[in-house]
Amino acid sequence: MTAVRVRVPAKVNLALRVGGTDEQGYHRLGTVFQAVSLGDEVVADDAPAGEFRLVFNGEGAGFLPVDDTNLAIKAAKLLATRFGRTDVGVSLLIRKRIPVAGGMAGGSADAAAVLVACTALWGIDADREELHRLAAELGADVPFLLMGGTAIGTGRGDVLTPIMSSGTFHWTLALSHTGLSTPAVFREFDRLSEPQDTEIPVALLEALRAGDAAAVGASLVNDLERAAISLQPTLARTLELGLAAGALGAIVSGSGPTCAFLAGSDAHSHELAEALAVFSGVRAVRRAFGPVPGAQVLS
Ligand SMILES: C[C@@](CO)(OP(=O)(O)O)[C@H](O)COP(=O)(O)OP(=O)(O)OC[C@H]1O[C@@H](n2ccc(N)nc2=O)[C@H](O)[C@@H]1O
Ligand SMILES: Nc1ncnc2c1ncn2[C@@H]1O[C@H](COP(=O)(O)OP(=O)(O)O)[C@@H](O)[C@H]1O
Repeated sequence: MTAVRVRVPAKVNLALRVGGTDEQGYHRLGTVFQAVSLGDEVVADDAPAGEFRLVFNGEGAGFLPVDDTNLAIKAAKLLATRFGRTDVGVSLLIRKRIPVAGGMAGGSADAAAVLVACTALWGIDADREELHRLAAELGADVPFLLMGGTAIGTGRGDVLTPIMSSGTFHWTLALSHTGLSTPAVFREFDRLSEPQDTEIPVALLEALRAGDAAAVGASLVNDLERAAISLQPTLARTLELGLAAGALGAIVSGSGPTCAFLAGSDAHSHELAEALAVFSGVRAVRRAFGPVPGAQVLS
């Protein structure tokens, strides 16, 4: 079989409401995910049976683990084990653009892409539901990166319902110099706040359906934002700068520290990028649009 190439998006949480914890310490969530065009690419090629290799280029190359602790290797091994395929191996190349530990679900995206790539490479007959189950075992965000588009996530964020969204939304993303650990941000949330009700603002759902970017911008909400800012105080300044430059809305993406700014057009997202790039608290700026599809085979 020739190599399989898969593209996978990152995500932004347009709403992230955080409730109490379940028996395993996971928080109940009410979230609205949007898949965005800043994505990774995974190339999966044959390797001898039992060999699982991984190489990165781009974001994180050189410091991300490439052993069994990497979610991409975990995904390949889980798929092989669950389908009883002791005859397979894989050589993975990940071209990484999603910031590492940035609140955009980069590791989860790679895991979703590997599930899709290895299913094709190994000729496994798995339907979307079986892949969704494996994805949820790998992490709360992984199922959404398989699905893409725009969806409400409940439970741990892994129970998904696709929702209507019209038009294209333009984003400017401000990346931080250092990442934030998701468990650390949830712990800080627990320290600072009472669990919230996990209801998603109706105004956000209506604005998405209407494709009204200004109304979407006004209804963005993230219950983890205060905790992320507490751990990385410069984020408050980054958010202020984007709003002062005319962003329709500004939010920390998921557990952070990437800040997402909603623009009115592609040209507007360029202007926001220029305004944010000069701030020393910002390592780099990226532009993206959404919604886009989930993990997809390209060749
Ligand atoms: C916060 C969110 C918002 O979409 O994403 P990020 O912004 O980190 O990408 C997600 O809930 C993150 O999902 P994901 O990164 O897949 O989390 P997992 O690997 O399953 O869990 C990592 C850790 O985060 C905490 N966790 C995660 C999900 C959840 N609903 N409650 C939690 O308390 C737990 O401490 C868990 O051990
Ligand atoms: N394929 C991967 N890409 C990125 N990070 C990974 C990957 N596999 C494991 N990780 C680990 O997961 C942690 C969280 O990374 P990531 O998924 O990028 O962030 P977030 O959960 O904030 O969206 C990183 O610190 C990294 O060590």
